[in-house]
Amino acid sequence: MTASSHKGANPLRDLAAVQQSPWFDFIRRSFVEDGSLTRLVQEDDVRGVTSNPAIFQKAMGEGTEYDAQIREVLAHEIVSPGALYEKLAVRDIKTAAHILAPVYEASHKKDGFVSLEVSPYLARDGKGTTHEAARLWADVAESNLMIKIPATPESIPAIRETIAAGINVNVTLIFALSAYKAVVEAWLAGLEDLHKKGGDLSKVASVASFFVSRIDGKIDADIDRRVKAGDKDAETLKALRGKVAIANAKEAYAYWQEMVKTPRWKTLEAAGAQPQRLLWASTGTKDKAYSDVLYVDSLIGPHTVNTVPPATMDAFRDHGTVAETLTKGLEDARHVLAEAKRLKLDLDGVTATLVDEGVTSFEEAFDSLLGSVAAKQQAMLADKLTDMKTSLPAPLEEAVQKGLDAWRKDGTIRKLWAKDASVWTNGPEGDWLNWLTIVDDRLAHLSELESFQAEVKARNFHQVLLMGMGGSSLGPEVLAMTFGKHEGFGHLYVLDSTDPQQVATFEKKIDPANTLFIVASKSGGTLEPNIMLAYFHDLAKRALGEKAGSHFVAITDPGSKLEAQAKKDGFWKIFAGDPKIGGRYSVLSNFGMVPAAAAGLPLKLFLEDALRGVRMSDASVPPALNPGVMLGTIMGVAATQFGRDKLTIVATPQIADFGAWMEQLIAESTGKHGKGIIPIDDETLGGPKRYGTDRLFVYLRLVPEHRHEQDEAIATLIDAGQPVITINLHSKRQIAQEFFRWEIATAVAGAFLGIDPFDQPDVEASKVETRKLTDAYNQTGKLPAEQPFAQHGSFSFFADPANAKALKGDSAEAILKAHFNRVKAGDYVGLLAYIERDRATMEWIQHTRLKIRDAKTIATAAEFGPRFLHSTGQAYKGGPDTGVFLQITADDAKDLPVPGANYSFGVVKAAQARGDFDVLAERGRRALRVHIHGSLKDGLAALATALHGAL
Ligand SMILES: O=C(CO)[C@@H](O)[C@H](O)[C@H](O)[C@H](O)COP(=O)(O)O
Ligand SMILES: O=C[C@H](O)COP(=O)(O)O
Repeated sequence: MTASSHKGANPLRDLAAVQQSPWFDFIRRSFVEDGSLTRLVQEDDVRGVTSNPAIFQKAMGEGTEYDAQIREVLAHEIVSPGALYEKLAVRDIKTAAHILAPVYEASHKKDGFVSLEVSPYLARDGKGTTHEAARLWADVAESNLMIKIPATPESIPAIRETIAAGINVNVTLIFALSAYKAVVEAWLAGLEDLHKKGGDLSKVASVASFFVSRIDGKIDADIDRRVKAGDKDAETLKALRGKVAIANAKEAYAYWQEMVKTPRWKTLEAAGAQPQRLLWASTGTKDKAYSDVLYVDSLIGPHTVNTVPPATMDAFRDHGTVAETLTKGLEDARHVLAEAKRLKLDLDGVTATLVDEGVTSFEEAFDSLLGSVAAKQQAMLADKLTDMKTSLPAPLEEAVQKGLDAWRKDGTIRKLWAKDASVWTNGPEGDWLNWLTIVDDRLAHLSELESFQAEVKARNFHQVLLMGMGGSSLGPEVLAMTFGKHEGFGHLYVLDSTDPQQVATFEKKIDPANTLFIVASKSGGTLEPNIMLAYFHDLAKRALGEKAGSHFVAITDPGSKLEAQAKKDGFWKIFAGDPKIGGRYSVLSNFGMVPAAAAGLPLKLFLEDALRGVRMSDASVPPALNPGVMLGTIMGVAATQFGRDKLTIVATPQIADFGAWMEQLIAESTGKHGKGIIPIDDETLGGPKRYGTDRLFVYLRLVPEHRHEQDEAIATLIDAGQPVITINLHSKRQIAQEFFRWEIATAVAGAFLGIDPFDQPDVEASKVETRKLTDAYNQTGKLPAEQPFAQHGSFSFFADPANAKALKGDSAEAILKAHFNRVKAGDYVGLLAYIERDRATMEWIQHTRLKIRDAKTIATAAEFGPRFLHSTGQAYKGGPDTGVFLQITADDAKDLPVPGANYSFGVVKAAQARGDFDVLAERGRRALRVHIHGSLKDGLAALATALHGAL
């Protein structure tokens, strides 16, 4: 800030004599707080202050003036960068308003205003502008505030409504006389509306900010271009340089003079209204060839304002000339405009362009301002936030930057937060976005969850058994695996299988008389949780009799069949899900938070951690700094433009189960219509030569527990040119932030892929096939017969005719060889095992997948059925046709009945495997099923040997 007052002759002070008010087009913390503004008011008779996004961007975008307040806010609140900016701005505006209050009082509410602009992002959104104007007015709560609203066609109704609400309005970005006339009309109509409501018109001030120098900037450039091109009217054109903008302003003033004579105005004036004054804005001289006070000297007239930038104010104070120029030379001005028209200088075109450019430049300034605030916030919050580092090959990095910039220019993150389905396919996406606000919602209802937690503790359950699938089980499983058992609470077990051995294993882990059973199903109609519930309810009834229901809690969407059953069976509690959140996006809703409460997790701390993540990926954070958008853009761009669609998840062991949740989110959200990102979870890291060019690595690194060898392996991959995203978590609890980051990122990646990330069409398909088989079983007492196409040793091989034809071989090894010979670069192999998931089988599947990866340099997925059907199964069937699948089924060592049904757990599992295979086959996927007869242990060992020979 260079402006300073001086004693003696002062043209600024002399402006009062001609009834023009000098306002200052500048604000910043030091200027309002160190006495500078006070001096300008007292010594220079400066009578107002204007701000705009570009001014705040300069103030806050650099230096440390705002750091103390930022630190103070961040110490007490979890805010978005947008909200933080507003707090900073509001304090400056309030301080300026207090300094100008004596002017406001002395002028009888006619002067002494400070202006604050609505978000430039709302420039084309009339309703949003009206709402924001009222909100800012209430937030600042100073009667000498003016809310700035741009004069875009969309905002004209907002001007009327805001005036009618009794709010002072500075209408900004006016360039054309026609726009000014529309503004005057809106202002008059607003006053009339207010009058009709019985409002006090005398309190409502308004200015119409007519931009000046920018018009010359454009017209002069056109003149120069034509002169240079040898235009025949070169001399006449040159004579118009630096004249058109002032002529245009004089016409506007002439219009104002006529307006104040109209009976319409006289009526309002008689009712106490103040006239809306013309305010000359954009009055700093841009062309050095002109006087540095051109746009002040030439525009002096009664009942006007000139808001002057610092350098121009210094210049005017020093050598400005106070004379009533505005009312003089109107005929000359009209001649200038007529000449401009005759010479085809397109003033209408220029003013229209200037509105668009003005909006865009304020948007860009705001982007940059919010980016600076977000960066400050990230730096100050430091370890309270997870952080992300990327090492991307240059072409990918460049494409990602382009993607981010396109999102910034189109304001797509704001559309996403506004639930605008045009971000994706213009389908039903907008109905599935309540996960954006669920953390705020759960914090608002924290007491319900906390009192449930206290009651669970008081009842002293020894175990908690959660039954559910996919979105209803994977989030709780992450919480159970990551945080372990909490003092005073039972151990949380999560069952998501129909494998009878697995069900029996869980039965052994619990004591039914002292267990809290949670059945979680959004739809309430999913087969697996329903039969698990039947089984464990029966068990509990045997232990507890009729009070068994008091050990059961349901989490389900309102109105579901499960809700009805829970009521009928006298469940202890029923927690509602949000029907506008799909299963895989539900972890921060009751589907994650109720089991978290039951397991004794510190809910407030967890949700507050999540909220930090929500705020940093908020609509106000520009894409290049927005953690969710950055990640999603990398995922989307890597998959769609570089064929890097195998998102390979590496994690510090203590948080490794997070990958199972990510798998579902990413695969089920993106894998459809032949497109998608295939998550590759828990595939032990190898050296660079183990990987092709289809990988994108994500390393979830828990800083306090990070493994040196993982760091080393990742560094080697980076050196080898593989793209790697490293996300540092500074505590386990920060998985709460990552839940949200990955949800946003997946939604963003879905936008790049051009799909609806909230449906799961192919999961439904295999459910239908399974239902056909279980229905058949109910009618006939057996599953429809099936014939293996080959049998070798303890293996039977099954496939549809097309796959069977391609898999001829006279031994197990030969069949497997034929199958895996179909794998080519860029494919992936999926091992889909419908067997108990325990330490031994997990080790087997890991070992086997690594063998395949290393032999084929291919990505591998190791999955257990039916769990994966609700997760990666969607992408295997609906995603890109790059999967080669080996389905593994086995005789059940023992089966378990499903109470109330004809079928058993074993039958359901078999039907699920067959239903899954049928859909894979129907989609033309390369798939083979091997069924192990007899001992599972021996069969798996033999299969490993056969595979070894086949690869
Ligand atoms: O408040 C207002 C107008 O009401 C001003 O801050 C207005 O935005 C500024 O004068 C202009 O943006 C400055 O324009 P320019 O000098 O960048 O052309
Ligand atoms: O991811 C969701 C699973 O398909 C289970 O659905 P549900 O919660 O409606 O039972």
